[in-house]
Amino acid sequence: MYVHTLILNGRYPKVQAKMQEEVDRIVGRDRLPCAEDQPRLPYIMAFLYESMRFSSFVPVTIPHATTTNTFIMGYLIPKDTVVFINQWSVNHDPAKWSNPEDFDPTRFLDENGFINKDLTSSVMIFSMGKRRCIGEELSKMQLFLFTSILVHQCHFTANPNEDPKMDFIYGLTIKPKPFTLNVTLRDTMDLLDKPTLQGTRAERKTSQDIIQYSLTLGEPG
Ligand code: HEM
Repeated sequence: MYVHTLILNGRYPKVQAKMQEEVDRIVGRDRLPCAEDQPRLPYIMAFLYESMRFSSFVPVTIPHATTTNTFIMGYLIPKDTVVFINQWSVNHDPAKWSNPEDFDPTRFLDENGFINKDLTSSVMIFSMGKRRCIGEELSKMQLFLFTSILVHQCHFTANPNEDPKMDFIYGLTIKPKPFTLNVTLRDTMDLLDKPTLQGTRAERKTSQDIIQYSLTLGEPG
């Protein structure tokens, strides 16, 4: 999921610019974003929900089986049938989502810029029912911190020499094939160098060491 959010950052510069504007305005440049900032950064949350919907990187859930004959909406699912949810299809259903193939975080924001919780709860990536993922809230918080700190500190650009139409490896998860991303620091590394972070200063790189990175991410085919 982290790799998908990085690709989308590089591929949609206007979206990235809006996230940077929001985090700079709400958090400021004197400290890093933290968990308590989440309710005040709706555009970043909208970006994350749209990244989960758009990528649907867990396209189908773990298979389960019926233990009795079961009826769903009038259809008989006989005992011992293997069933799983096609999450990708739920997230790209044109009856639910307008222009489902467009990447547009604003679909999750109302006219006042607040998150539309009815719509965010329609994104299906953690499955549903008794066996749904127990890591949902933890994952969302990790994704929020990962994204908000990265856009606060860095700027991502896609490699113009690479085909913007991404290639993926399809399996239990959808993984991007290798791609490169240019990363530049937006500022000094003073906030990241603060001793509250793990590791000694000697182990970490400083602004003198890192000015620009070119990252190669994704799975070899
Ligand atoms: C974005 C990240 C994640 C996604 C998209 C995700 C998605 C899923 C999905 C689709 C299932 C299958 C549910 C089913 O059987 O129908 C699942 C199960 C599960 N996930 Fe996650 N997961 C994520 C992160 C995590 C994390 C961080 C943890 C642990 C802290 C976790 C723990 C589990 C466990 C224990 C199950 C099995 C639940 C059960 O069978 O009762 N997941 N997850």
